[in-house]
Amino acid sequence: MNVIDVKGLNFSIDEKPILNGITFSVPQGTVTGMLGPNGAGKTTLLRHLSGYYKPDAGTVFINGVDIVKLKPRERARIIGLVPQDAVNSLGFSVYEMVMMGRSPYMDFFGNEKEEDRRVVEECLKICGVYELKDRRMDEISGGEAQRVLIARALAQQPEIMLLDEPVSHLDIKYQLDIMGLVRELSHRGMTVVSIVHDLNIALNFCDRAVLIKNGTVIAEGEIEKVVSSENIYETYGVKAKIEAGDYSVVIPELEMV
Ligand SMILES: Nc1ncnc2c1ncn2[C@@H]1O[C@H](COP(=O)(O)OP(=O)(O)OP(=O)(O)O)[C@@H](O)[C@H]1O
Repeated sequence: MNVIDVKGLNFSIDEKPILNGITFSVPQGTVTGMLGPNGAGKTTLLRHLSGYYKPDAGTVFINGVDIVKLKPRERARIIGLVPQDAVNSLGFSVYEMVMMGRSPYMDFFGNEKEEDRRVVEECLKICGVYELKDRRMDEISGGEAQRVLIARALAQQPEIMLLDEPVSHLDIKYQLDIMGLVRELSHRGMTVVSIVHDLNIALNFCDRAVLIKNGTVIAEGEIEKVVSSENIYETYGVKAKIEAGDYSVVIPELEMV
């Protein structure tokens, strides 16, 4: 079953077309990488999947319902968004950050209930940051902060998690660590869509991908089919071969002068 269906999405900013006829599907419980060069339109597309932008034409269906018909609170219970970094979070404790994820379930006054505290503790544990719960956000590392942001989105108890380049600033250990956590969430049934710049990370941690260039879909589907030599050349203009293995890698052909 497809949790997300994007059909014929067009979107312009200041009359400049940014997305042109974007169509793809995301099956339940999978990790889909959103790939493509700088300026291709990935962030703009992710913002449509979160309901932040309204398309000029076309539709984003979430479980068969047009996303623009969902109220913000309803949307927040279905879709969790993990931003690139923890800006504006510095004064908050890790616990308070994750508790923010419960706001779609709280009353007008933001009163926490026992259930909210239970969910927050569980999400802190799943994301491996329970021990850090009393630390302030500016007292933890970038990799730990990324885990906290994932825990906050998880506390919304969403069906879908959207991530905006979750590992781009992280060292190799944290990259593997965060992507391992993302995979684990998908094994628990979460549907994940993540912008990924590193094709090797995409090859090894995503089930599927949608490859975008100049606001159009070049390819979508199973990861091995999308991240191919032909598609890499067409999208990035780089000749490369794919070496499949325990950890598959994209090897660019460097033309030395
Ligand atoms: N608010 C905005 N106003 C004007 N142009 C914008 C705006 N947001 C995005 N764009 C333009 O839309 C295009 C796509 O941008 P977008 O950020 O979606 O690309 P991207 O694939 O996420 O890029 P990157 O990988 O560099 O983050 C770019 O040409 C960008 O300059």
